[in-house]
Amino acid sequence: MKIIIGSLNPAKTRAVEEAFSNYSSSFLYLDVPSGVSEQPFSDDETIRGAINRANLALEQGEGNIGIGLEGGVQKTEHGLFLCNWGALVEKNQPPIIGGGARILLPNVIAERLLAGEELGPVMDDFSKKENVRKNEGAVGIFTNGLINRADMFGHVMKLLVGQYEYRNKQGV
Ligand SMILES: O=P(O)(O)OP(=O)(O)OP(=O)(O)OC[C@H]1O[C@@H](n2cnc3c(O)ncnc32)[C@H](O)[C@@H]1O
Ligand SMILES: [Mg+2]
Repeated sequence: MKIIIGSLNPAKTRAVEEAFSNYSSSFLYLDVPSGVSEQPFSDDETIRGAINRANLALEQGEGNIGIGLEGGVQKTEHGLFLCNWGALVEKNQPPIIGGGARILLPNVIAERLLAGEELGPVMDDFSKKENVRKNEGAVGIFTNGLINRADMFGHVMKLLVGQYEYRNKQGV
């Protein structure tokens, strides 16, 4: 089975490989555009980004399954939440969608995003580290390392692969 992943980010690719570890699969990573803003600002936009990545990956990589994982934020009356979404696509089937755990971003971070900055560089600046988005992620920093970005995407991937198995078992 050929699985095409629409990202080169190791926090995402690790999660995908682990989720398919029981399958005999080959993996191809393609840096496809998400078709949404660099910093998606709602669940809807983030989901759209995940689906776009999965569709483009499947198309360009000519595989059996395309995977898109996308990070964003969602405004609520409680503040700005981190949100993450994943999509798994097979040809001629509706996309399978799953969402990741969410935490509230501290005000100092939320204010910078609302002013137009992107979470990736803001997190590097805030934590005095490099490439937080490719490593523990904002979720890792703000949960004291208990849940890192690959763990969080790993959970999203289980939601996707589980639904994929259910659909193909049921034939629906
Ligand atoms: O290479 P790609 O796959 O694009 O990986 P990315 O890290 O840029 O991830 P996304 O495009 O899915 O994330 C959208 C934006 O949110 C940022 N972001 C999302 N989650 C993050 C996290 O946990 N830590 C740091 N930045 C994050 C990211 O840097 C982007 O600006
Ligand atoms: Mg990105």
